[in-house]
Formats: sequence, C-alpha cells, structure tokens
Amino acid sequence: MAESTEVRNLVYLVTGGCGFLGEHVVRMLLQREPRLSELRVFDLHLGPWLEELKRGPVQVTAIQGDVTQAHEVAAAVAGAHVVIHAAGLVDVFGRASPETIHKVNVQGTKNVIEACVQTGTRFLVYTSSMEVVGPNIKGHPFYRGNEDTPYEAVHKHPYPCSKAQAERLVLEANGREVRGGLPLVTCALRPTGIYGEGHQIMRDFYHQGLRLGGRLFRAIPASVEHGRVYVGNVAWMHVLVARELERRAALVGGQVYFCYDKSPYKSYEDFNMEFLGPCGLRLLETRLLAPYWLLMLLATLNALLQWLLRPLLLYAPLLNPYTLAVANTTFTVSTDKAQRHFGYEPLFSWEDSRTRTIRWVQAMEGSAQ
Ligand SMILES: NC(=O)c1ccc[n+]([C@@H]2O[C@H](COP(=O)([O-])OP(=O)(O)OC[C@H]3O[C@@H](n4cnc5c(N)ncnc54)[C@H](O)[C@@H]3O)[C@@H](O)[C@H]2O)c1
Ligand SMILES: C[C@@H](CO)CCC[C@@H](C)[C@H]1CC[C@H]2[C@@H]3[C@H](O)C=C4C[C@@H](O)CC[C@]4(C)[C@H]3CC[C@]12C
Repeated sequence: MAESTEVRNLVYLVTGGCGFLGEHVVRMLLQREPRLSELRVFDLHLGPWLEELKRGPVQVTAIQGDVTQAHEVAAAVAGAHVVIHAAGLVDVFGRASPETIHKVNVQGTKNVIEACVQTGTRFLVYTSSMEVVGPNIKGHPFYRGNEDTPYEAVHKHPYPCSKAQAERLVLEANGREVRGGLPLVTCALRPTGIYGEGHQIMRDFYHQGLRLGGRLFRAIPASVEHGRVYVGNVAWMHVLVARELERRAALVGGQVYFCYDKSPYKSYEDFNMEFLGPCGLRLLETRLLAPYWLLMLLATLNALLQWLLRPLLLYAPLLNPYTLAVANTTFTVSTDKAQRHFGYEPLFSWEDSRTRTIRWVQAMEGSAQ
C-alpha cells in the first residue's frame, strides 16, 4: 500500500472488480491512489482474495450484485465520487445468448449511467474495447491506427455490437446534469487484447499445448499484427484517467482513448509464444497443411456443431468464424492521445510485463516447469 500524507476522502466504485482486469484495477487503486478512503468492489461473483485487502488503510467494501438490476447498481453508486465500470460479459465463443450479452453490456451500462445521474456521482470511466472499432466484418486491416484513423466500423457479432452501443451511451451521457446540478464527466478506454496474470484464454492455450505434448500449431500467418496490452498498464490507465477526470474535465470528458503500451506488434500466436515458449511449448509451422479456407471450414463446422448440440450441451471451442476472422485481421494501434490528454505512460515495461506473465504461467497448476 502507498504511504502518503494526502487526505483520504474519495470513494471509488469498480464494477466487475473481481474479473481479470477488475482485480488489477482494484489492486492498482489501492497502491496508486493516495486519496482513496473507500473502495467498493461490485461483482456478480466476489473473489476470496478481497479479504486480504480489507486489512489495509482503505476501507474495501465487497458488494455482490448484478449490473442488470438498477436498484442494486444505484445502491452501490450512491455516495461514490468515481465509478470505473469494467463489468461486462466478454463472450465471443457463443457461451451466452445475444440477449444476455446485450442485457449485461448495454442495459448494465445504462443502469450505471442512470445511477450516477440519480445519486450525484460525477465521474465515470467506462472500459470499452478496441472491438468497438474493429476488426470489422469485412476483414479490413487497421495498421497502427489512432483514435482519428478512418475505419469502417461494421459489426454483426453481439459482443462488439454491445460494447459499441454501451460506449456510445457513456459518451452521450457526458455533460448530463447529475443530482446536485453539476455535470457528469465520462470517458471510455478501448484496450486492445489484454494479457497478463489471470488471463483465461492464455490459460486455455497453455493447457491445450500441454495436452498436445508441448506443441501448438500455427493457424495465423506471422505477418498479421494483433494489438495486445499488459493488464497492469490497462489498470494504470484507468487509475490515471479517473484521477484526471475532475481536473481536466473539459479536455477528457466525452473522449475515447485506445489503451495500449509498448508490447511488440506480432501475430496473436507469436505473441502468446513470448510467454508459452519459455514455459516449454513450441509453435509448429502448419500453414501449408491448414490453409485459411480449411480453417474457415473447421470454424464453420464448430459453429454448426455448437448450434446442433445446444439442446444437449454447451460446445464452445476457441475456433469459430468470428474468432478466426479477428485473429486473422491486422488490428494494431499507435497513438499518443492518452499521453497528451492525461499524461499516460505505461507503468510496466515490455520486459517487466513479459516476465510477470511468464512467472504466472509457470506457477499455473499442471505447469510443465
Ligand atoms: N479481456 C480483454 O482482452 C478485453 C479487451 C478489451 C476490453 N475488455 C473489457 O474489459 C472489461 C473486463 O473484461 P475482463 O477481460 O476482465 O473480463 P472478465 O470476465 O474477467 O471480467 C468481467 C467481470 O464482470 C463481472 N460481471 C459479469 N456480468 C456481471 C453482471 N451482470 N453484474 C456484475 N458483474 C458482472 C464478472 O463476474 C467478471 O468478474 C469488460 O468490459 C471487457 O469488455 C476486455
Ligand atoms: C484461430 C486460433 C488458432 O490458434 C486462434 C484464435 C484466437 C482467438 C480466440 C483470439 C484472437 C483475438 C482475440 C480477441 C482480441 O484479442 C480482442 C478482444 C477484445 C476484448 O474486448 C474481448 C476479447 C477479444 C474479443 C479477444 C478474444 C479472443 C480472440 C478472438
């Protein structure tokens, strides 16, 4: 915990505070926000690790709740100065129905906004996603673009559609009068693909590799760049922008920021190998054996099987037409907007992010190390 002489008088609420990103935001706030007096952690499922945080100088209040329930959200928001809304249903594998994704991501966000307005909370940071921009359904590349780069953002999948709708609601709410008469100040952060300690998909790839005798098979050409960002830096950007929303309301309010760091531009699979390689996995070159049309056929078969088996069981493999298209389309960002507007610099270097992630994989149950 940070030692500080600053007065502790701020109440923060983190929705989705027990998720992959949410936990890092919660820990980062406790370490790096000296003015924090109370931290409310709101989630559908509370993590047992919260208990250990309750022993520090900041009051940590765990709230088990559902963002789709307006009254639960309003009760949690009341009296908070800042809300970081990171709760969301992250599903590109067909586990949840489109209706459920919409309800959690869009209705849940509406509830958070309305709760701020009704209770007088003025500062709202929304965790959006690069997916609100792309990759689009046409597979157009977005090569090291920034927040102003023109791109045809057309989506069909429920997850990016819901994130785009929710982001729009948050930005439109900027300037609304909250209880007490002052204006609401909002902004949205758009992380690229997040990695780091606690990343479930990295866990899945690692276990898949172990099951295949320490091998993974290349499906995506090495030339396709996929943007990735370390979870600690995403958390840091949330903490920084939340702090600056009041001081720089006119500049930051209503804005979107890509959330990025100095992680190298690589293909999704080559990037994963930065961590899985040192943990004993090898990536085998099979591009000639499995051309794109064959992968798309397999992905389509997976989607068909998912649909056929739905009445009996949930079949939700990593490969489906959507995930293949996302992994196979270059989408990377390069921007200094967050640096210019609120002084963001990554807190963790690439070397540090890599080492931390490798250590986490090595410590995983069933690890080859
Ligand atoms: N993982 C990524 O690569 C990535 C990239 C860009 C943006 N994001 C966004 O970041 C946010 C966090 O994602 P994550 O990767 O940590 O996912 P996650 O699933 O680990 O975390 C989401 C959290 O939200 C909670 N939640 C879900 N439904 C809820 C509900 N109805 N009420 C209350 N809490 C609920 C979950 O219990 C979970 O703890 C999401 O909004 C996601 O869209 C994630
Ligand atoms: C074709 C497979 C062979 O190895 C690889 C499939 C990989 C996919 C499962 C992932 C490739 C890109 C990922 C997405 C991306 O990093 C950004 C995202 C935005 C975020 O808001 C949610 C997660 C995700 C959609 C992420 C999901 C997993 C991939 C599609």
